[in-house]
Amino acid sequence: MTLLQLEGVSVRFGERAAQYALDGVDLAVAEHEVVCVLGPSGSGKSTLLRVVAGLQQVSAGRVLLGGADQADVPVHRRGVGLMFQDHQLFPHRDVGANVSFGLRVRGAGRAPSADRVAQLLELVGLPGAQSRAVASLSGGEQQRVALARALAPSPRLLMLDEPLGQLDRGLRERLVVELRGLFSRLGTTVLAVTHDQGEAFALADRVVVMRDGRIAQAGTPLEVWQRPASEFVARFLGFENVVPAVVSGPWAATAWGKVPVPAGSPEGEQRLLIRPAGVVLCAAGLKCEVASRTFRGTHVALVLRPETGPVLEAECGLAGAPAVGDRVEVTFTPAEVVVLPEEDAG
Ligand SMILES: Nc1ncnc2c1ncn2[C@@H]1O[C@H](COP(=O)(O)OP(=O)(O)OP(=O)(O)O)[C@@H](O)[C@H]1O
Repeated sequence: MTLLQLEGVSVRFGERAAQYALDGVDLAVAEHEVVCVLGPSGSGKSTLLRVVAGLQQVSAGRVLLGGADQADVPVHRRGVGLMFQDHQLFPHRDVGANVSFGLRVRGAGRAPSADRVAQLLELVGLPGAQSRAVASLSGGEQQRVALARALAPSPRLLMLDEPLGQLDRGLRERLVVELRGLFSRLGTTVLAVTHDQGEAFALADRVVVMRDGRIAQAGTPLEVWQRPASEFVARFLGFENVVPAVVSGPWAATAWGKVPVPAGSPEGEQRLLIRPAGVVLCAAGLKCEVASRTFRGTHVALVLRPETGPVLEAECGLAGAPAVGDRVEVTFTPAEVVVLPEEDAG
């Protein structure tokens, strides 16, 4: 069942603003679904959250929660929980008071149950931390307290704005896995905003990529990864191997030579993406020099300077990875090649 629905939502800051911060956005979030909104700075992600929370008026369109139009529903009546980037904890109160504030503010009664606070702290991995001072907590611990506070009133929709934004990468990666487990156990419906692809892909059932106030693509992480809807999305995901191509049958003519394309690809002049995994070292193919080599844990990322055409990103296994300056030859696998739809289609 759909919990949240945005219908043609537009926001413009001032009549003369050149551009809409949100421009006719349609989006549905199902109950228990975790949706992550991704996009470059200024693409409208925070404005989208603020509109749903009721902190930002729409210029056009409707926001529905559980089928009910929220136009006249004030922030505190919407039943949404919000957790912002800077987590806004009260620095002079202890952990327990910060969490119970989340209960009190939604009218859970004057004496929020100590049991519930204990239960929430347990849930976020800080059992027994009630009397600790907020100032004594690490960044990751503060993030957990903020999460416990946001979850305290059992919101029907939890909204997170760059929830792990300020934490270091290792901690973020661990917390993402924890959050994913927690949301799935609780069946929480989540709308999160991030500009970190890795975070969005690890957390979400569905990702929504925004560009200039519009949705450039929405789909499961796998769909978006495998079939970026435009060159913009492909580049936003960090793919650099994008070139003009002329597609004819199973082949595309490119600056890198003939590249095999998946069956059924559109013909004619196109833009072509080759994911790094599709650039394979072989005995005889496009001649390249290895310009750089980066160890990535599970594989080695290579930047190759081909005889013809722009630099090429490739991946290879750890064993037998070539060194910088080595001469190699590469071929392409069609499963990792995507003929990108026209920009406008996004
Ligand atoms: N209060 C405001 N007044 C005027 N313009 C605004 C206001 N808030 C946001 N904007 C503009 O609306 C657009 C979308 O902003 P928004 O903060 O939603 O983007 P974002 O994707 O969340 O960016 P970031 O990742 O940097 O937080 C931007 O062009 C921004 O400058």
